Amino acid sequence: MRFDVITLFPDMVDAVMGHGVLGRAAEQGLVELVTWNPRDYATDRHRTVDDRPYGGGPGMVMKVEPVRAAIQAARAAGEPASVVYLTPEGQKLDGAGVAALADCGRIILLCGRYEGIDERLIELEVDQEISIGDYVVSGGELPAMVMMDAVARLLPGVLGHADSAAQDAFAEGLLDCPHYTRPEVVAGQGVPDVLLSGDHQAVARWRHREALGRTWRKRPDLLEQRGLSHEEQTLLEDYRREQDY
Ligand SMILES: NC(=O)c1ccc(NCc2ccccc2N2CCOCC2)nc1
Repeated sequence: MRFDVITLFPDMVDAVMGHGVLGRAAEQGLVELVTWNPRDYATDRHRTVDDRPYGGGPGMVMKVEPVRAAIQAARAAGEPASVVYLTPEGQKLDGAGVAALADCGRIILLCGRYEGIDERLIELEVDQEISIGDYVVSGGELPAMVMMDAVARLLPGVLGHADSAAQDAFAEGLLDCPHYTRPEVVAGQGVPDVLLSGDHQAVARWRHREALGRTWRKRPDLLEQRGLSHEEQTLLEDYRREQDY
């Protein structure tokens, strides 16, 4: 999958592909990142990409032409792609949205700075607006990096077997189960016996029960949406009994 990011801070965005899971995925050619800086497409001597807002008011607005030229250069450099604008006004990104994006062969991500981008650019070039949550950050780069990380993790081969197993609970619309590692006792606290039992079926059952119980406790709204199988109802009742709920 290829990500093209339109940004005034390419070095910032490059960092997401330099480490860990995504770093390896980029090395393996599973994910590719190309950045395009509107400042390289500004035609005036000062390479201006922003200007004062019509109607007055504080701050600056990103100009249409340099951004549009960068987008068009990106479009011309590969397969047809959807242009996604990261903005607080966008459609809220969730697991389903990430999965849909993972099916695109290529995405062009547009990162706003200053007070935002001239509305005419959005009308001319943007296919979909996406938000990573109901809060404002100083530019679209961090939301773009969050989205690229979430999407890349769903691509075949990016997560080894171990990690993809970790995806199970979340992919099933549940929170994760608790995790433990050595030493067996730390600060006087031990590890649930089932995890030391070597009984893989019992471990899987316990983990599923814990994922259900924690989802019920921390995010009951997710359970509402998801519904429970009969077996899961039983597991959740076990959990509540065991936790004295
Ligand atoms: N929730 C999100 O996905 C999200 C995305 C971007 C973003 N900021 C970039 C931005 C993009 C569009 C419009 C305004 C702005 N901002 C520019 C800086 O000033 C504040 C407004 N913030 C949060």
